[in-house]
Amino acid sequence: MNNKTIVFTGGGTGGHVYPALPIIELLQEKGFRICWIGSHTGIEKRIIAEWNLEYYSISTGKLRRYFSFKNFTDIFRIIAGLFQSIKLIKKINPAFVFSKGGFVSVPAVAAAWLLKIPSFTHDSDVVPGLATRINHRMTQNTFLAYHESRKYMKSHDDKIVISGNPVRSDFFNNEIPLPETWNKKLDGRPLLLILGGSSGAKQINLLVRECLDELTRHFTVIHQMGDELFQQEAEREHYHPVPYLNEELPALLQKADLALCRAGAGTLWELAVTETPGILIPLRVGSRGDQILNAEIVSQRGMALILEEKDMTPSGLLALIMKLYQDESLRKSMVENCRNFVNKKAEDVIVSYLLKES
Ligand SMILES: CC(=O)N[C@H]1[C@@H](OP(=O)(O)OP(=O)(O)OC[C@H]2O[C@@H](n3ccc(=O)[nH]c3=O)[C@H](O)[C@@H]2O)O[C@H](CO)[C@@H](O)[C@@H]1O
Repeated sequence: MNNKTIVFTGGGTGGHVYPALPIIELLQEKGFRICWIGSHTGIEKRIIAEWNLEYYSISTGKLRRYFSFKNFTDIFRIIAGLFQSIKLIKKINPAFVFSKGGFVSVPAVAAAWLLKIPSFTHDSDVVPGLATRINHRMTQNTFLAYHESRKYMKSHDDKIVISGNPVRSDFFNNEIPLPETWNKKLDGRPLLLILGGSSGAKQINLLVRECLDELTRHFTVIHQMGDELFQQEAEREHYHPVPYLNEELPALLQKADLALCRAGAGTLWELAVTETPGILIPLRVGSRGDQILNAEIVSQRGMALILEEKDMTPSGLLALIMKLYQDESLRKSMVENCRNFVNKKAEDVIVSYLLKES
């Protein structure tokens, strides 16, 4: 092994960063130096800084499949990002590039391809994103989370590996102590954890606000609202809104009786690992529909319930939460199905392929 540096890339949302971290941990244990190529201001910059990894910013533009004036300016940003990536990758000279998806990853993977450096990509969603489908043409292997994902990739089937979705090790550890400030908030009542994903979920915030009195009669509610959507004044008895959850999230999920959340791929795997019965409100409007399919796949496997569009009212939400809470045998079967679902660690599968290349 003559080159022990690996370039990771990806970003835009937490779902395009967090699953890379368990892979990075394994590679660091094997003595690799890790660098990350991301955008100037995306969430990946903050997460990677928390993990004390070397970070390099490039210009980024979004890959849209609809008309927008931004398409004209973003094309120049993407080209600038490609040249910056070529310069960086030449300088770093890594053994390979690993992409966790998102539009920021395409210039780095393309630069690796032009420089004849091997690359890999991973996608967490049932339907892989556009960036992954572009990267797939240039990679050595493409890792996908579900068997069902394979049919959405139109070419190079031989490169596809179904690996599952890597989840940070803390979610597997049910003995992580909760920070004292959080322990004080949990008062022995049933715990409902509401997660809006890495950017928060306005729709969930509005629905929850409408049925908060009833929810706090039965539960202590922790509500992650998203940095931009967070409302400080909403704090009240048995209700704890927060913009974002950091190291306390794994322990809170371990302790939660129920979770109410979006259907981001990362969140769904974290529910499975912590065996938390969940109610899902997938993002429908203004998205490519990836969360709808994510939600369907886990609900078909009996791991979570979906709040259907026709029930998207405060009373509909409340009815589903109470149904799940009061039906112990349903919750037990969901826990069992989660346990059966997570039968291997995705990072082990992925790293076994990466090591062949280093
Ligand atoms: C609006 C949008 O584009 N959403 C996409 C994005 O979602 P998003 O990034 O929200 O979704 P994920 O559920 O995949 O990932 C969120 C990650 O953020 C972490 N987290 C979240 C909240 C918090 O307070 N603290 C925290 O650490 C979670 O533990 C999880 O690891 O990427 C997902 C994976 O490709 C997609 O399925 C979603 O459709």
